[in-house]
Amino acid sequence: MLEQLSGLMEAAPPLPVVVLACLGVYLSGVSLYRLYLSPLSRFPGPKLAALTGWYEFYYDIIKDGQFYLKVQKLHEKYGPIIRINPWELHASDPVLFSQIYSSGVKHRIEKYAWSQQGLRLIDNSHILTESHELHKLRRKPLATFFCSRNTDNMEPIIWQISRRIRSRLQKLNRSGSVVKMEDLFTVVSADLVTAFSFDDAVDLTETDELQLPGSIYSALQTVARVSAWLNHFSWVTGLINAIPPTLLLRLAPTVATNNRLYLLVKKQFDSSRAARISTSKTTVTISDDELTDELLSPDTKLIAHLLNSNLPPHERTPERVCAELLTIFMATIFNIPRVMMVTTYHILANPDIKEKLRSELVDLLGPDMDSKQETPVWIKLNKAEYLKACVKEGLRLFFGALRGSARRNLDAPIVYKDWVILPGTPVGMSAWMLNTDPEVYPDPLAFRPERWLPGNHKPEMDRNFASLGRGSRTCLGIHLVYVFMRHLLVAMFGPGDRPELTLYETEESDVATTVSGLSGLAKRGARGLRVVVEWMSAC
Ligand code: HEM
Repeated sequence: MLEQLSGLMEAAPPLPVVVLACLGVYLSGVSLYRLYLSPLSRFPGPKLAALTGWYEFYYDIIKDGQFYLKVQKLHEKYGPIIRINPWELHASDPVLFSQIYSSGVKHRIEKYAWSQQGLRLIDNSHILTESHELHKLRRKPLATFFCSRNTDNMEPIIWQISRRIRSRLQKLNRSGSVVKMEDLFTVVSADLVTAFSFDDAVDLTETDELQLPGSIYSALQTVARVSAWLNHFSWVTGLINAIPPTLLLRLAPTVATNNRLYLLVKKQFDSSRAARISTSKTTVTISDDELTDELLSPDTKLIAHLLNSNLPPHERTPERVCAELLTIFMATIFNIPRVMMVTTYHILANPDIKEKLRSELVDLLGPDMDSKQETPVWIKLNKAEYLKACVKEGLRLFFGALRGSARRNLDAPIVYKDWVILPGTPVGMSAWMLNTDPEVYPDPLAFRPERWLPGNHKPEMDRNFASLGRGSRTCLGIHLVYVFMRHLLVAMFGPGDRPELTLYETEESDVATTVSGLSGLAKRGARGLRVVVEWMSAC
């Protein structure tokens, strides 16, 4: 018997061969499924992309965030709906934009989790919540806080902080040095978000938590790049999260920027009056209607608003509230500096645009705006068509995220020409393709505010405008973005004693969004927006 068994053992193939054979069978099975049996196999696209996620990895990581350009080429070859990886479709016809990114009133819309794997630190926040119902519940109190009426209420503080750009530039003018505008934009963005979030404002340049080797702006750019890696290797995020924060801060200070920001938010939370006096309110059911436009007192801070909201108690724990606060903090200090760099660059690079903007602001606000110390309110700025057009064009050319995160309609198919996209299938659209459609925006890469002026502005331009997302998960800070950008531009280019900025060794490629990461990034090695400042007296 023993002899027979040992004979069999000798005849059996060695272990590595068995492992390889099993792997071969497994891979053949997966390949067969992906190429021929999956419901997505009916959709056109390169076979390699249908077979493996490494196709996307190559363009995303090896080619440094260039998958969005490859997708555009694939659409030219394969048509308006294509398969871009084994699990996901991509569409290019703008008529589908509002359908895919729908309001979620009639159907349950979920965000496809893949694109957010790199953001585990804010796992608990509404932005990373996949489930339609839970996302809706979590977003509601935030949507109330950031609705247009409440944002308008914040205008005096928005203006007060925007003006800091002017005073900081005045101080820097005396030093005669070259100014990196991204650092200034990051600091004022942080000033604003802490002013409306917490009881006490934080001076970002002074906090121990953020003593970084380089600037906060460049640390955030690195985080946005690394997060693209982490989408492909989500298990690394688990590893990073397992490293004790103090050790991570030492090992990889830049990668740990999220942790630093979290510590900063947590410190504010612990010391806030709102957290101390918060009572455990009982659950109130959130009804199915649209946003309540409840008017909050202008002094209400986001932290107090969340702690006292109608969310169930388990949704108002310190961890949950801190995750929401960190989300808002990061969304603001990631995006505002980038969009302001793009917009300011184009205004400075085009003296005629700068002149038109300035003269409109002088006409509207009067030459002595500064001495009157008035807030240039939204209603008044709403008449500044050229200012609004510059903001819109800056947002268009910033793009937000170049590769839109995919959505899944759980309840209804998407029917398009001969195609039926089954419920639950992840499908996305790229802001890059929508915002640069030459039929809608002629000469699409040129900064032309005129295209948004009354008379030129066509409905298709709004249909295609994708920088701030669309539907149930559209940007929460939409109104804040418009108000803040307008005020920052008034502070830089408006009347009164003001800075005269001149570009210093800056080219478009130093600021342009050309790399797809967590948000739209500039190319590696971009020098950023650098200016020299001369102080101009109004009289
Ligand atoms: C120019 C600046 C900004 C741009 C271009 C931008 C762009 C976007 C885009 C495209 C989305 C949708 C993401 C997706 O589909 O997965 C989004 C979502 C979001 N944005 Fe913004 N954003 C900006 C500024 C802000 C600001 C200042 C805030 C602060 C309140 C903010 C808060 C958010 C939040 C919380 C979400 C997630 C909404 C949800 O999942 O329900 N954003 N943003």
